[in-house]
Amino acid sequence: MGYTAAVAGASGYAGGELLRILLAHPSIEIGTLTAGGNAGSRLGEHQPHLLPLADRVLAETTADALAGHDIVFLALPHGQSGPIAEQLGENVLVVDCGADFRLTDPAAWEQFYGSPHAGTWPYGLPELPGAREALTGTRRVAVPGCHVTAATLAMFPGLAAGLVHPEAVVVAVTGTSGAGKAPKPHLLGSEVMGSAAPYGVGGGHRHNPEIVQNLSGAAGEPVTVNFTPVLAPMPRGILTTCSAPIRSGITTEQVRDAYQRRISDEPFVRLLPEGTWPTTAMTLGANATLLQVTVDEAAGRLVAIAALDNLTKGTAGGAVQSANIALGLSETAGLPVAGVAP
Ligand SMILES: NC(=O)C1=CN([C@@H]2O[C@H](COP(=O)(O)OP(=O)(O)OC[C@H]3O[C@@H](n4cnc5c(N)ncnc54)[C@H](OP(=O)(O)O)[C@@H]3O)[C@@H](O)[C@H]2O)C=CC1
Ligand SMILES: CC(=O)N[C@@H](CCC(=O)OP(=O)(O)O)C(=O)O
Repeated sequence: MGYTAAVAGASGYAGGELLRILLAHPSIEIGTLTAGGNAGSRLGEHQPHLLPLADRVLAETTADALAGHDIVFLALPHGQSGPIAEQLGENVLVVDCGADFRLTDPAAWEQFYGSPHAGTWPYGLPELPGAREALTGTRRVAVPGCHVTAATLAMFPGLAAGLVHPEAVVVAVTGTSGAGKAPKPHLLGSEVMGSAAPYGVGGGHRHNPEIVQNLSGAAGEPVTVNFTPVLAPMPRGILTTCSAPIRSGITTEQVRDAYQRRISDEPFVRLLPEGTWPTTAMTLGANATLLQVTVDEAAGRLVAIAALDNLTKGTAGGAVQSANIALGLSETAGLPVAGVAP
């Protein structure tokens, strides 16, 4: 059966990646495309790489423009999704790439986003325990933050298996597209080129409570997370290094076995052969997360590293993966698993 999808925020980075994926989707046809200030212009002015859609004119982002589709993908700034979603029918599958409906704790939302909490939707990280059941048949999906997907997939198998104490340290190198297309002074070429810059240090990043939420859920007990993102001079990609104190006597072999057991049926997560470490380049354009794990015996810590493309598995690919599950389609439909190399 064929479905139609509207994309709100089609002129942005996440919207562009959604369209790149949907162009190859066997069961989804691309309908209305919307934008903010760029409404009225042609998509080709903003996404020249999306050749088949270049002449599409962007509509204003209103509930009326988005109505009449089976699926609406929202790739809008934080805070914009709630008011639009409220006006979309209950039978429409709404997949929100923004943060509005990710957190379960209203106090955490208010602390990190500074506005009233809009609510909580089924969470679009199918690899988490229980997530596929919650996504099947749902008409609302909250897609995780890109850092959150990487940190969660790197650490939750170790926590769920009880291999580590519930205290994670997470350091993530990220490309600039994670910050969106809207101009910002810290994203000027002269600031980014030739430099790596930490931000949100000391528990201040808004992905912190989302990582805590996921890892605590998997561990079955509260997990503390010290998270430091680092902006790097590359357009795409996230490389996340996580560590936590290992429980006494656990070996690298036991850790590898536990991770392999947890992800062996996952179509989009791979534990690389021992000795091969993930790089962002391996994942470009792929709906894939590549992992490697080891035990640092001298330091007494499990070390887990994840690489993904923030726009693919980190946003648009994850959104389509969850939409596939919600609609009862093959989970892998339309999703690239092979990266672009070199
Ligand atoms: N980039 C990433 O790696 C990730 C992004 N996300 C989330 O996806 C969403 C989109 O991010 P991203 O694509 O990076 O951002 P961009 O800034 O690149 O794009 C934002 C889009 O929203 C439109 N827009 C802006 N303001 C309004 C408004 N007031 N009303 C209607 N439309 C508006 C813009 O249109 P116009 O061109 O007209 O301004 C543009 O199409 C965000 O919530 C982001 O947090 C989630 C995970 C990762
Ligand atoms: C480089 C950069 O700034 N990256 C963004 C990641 C944004 C993201 O994943 O998405 P949400 O905004 O939807 O949570 C950041 O760290 O805030």
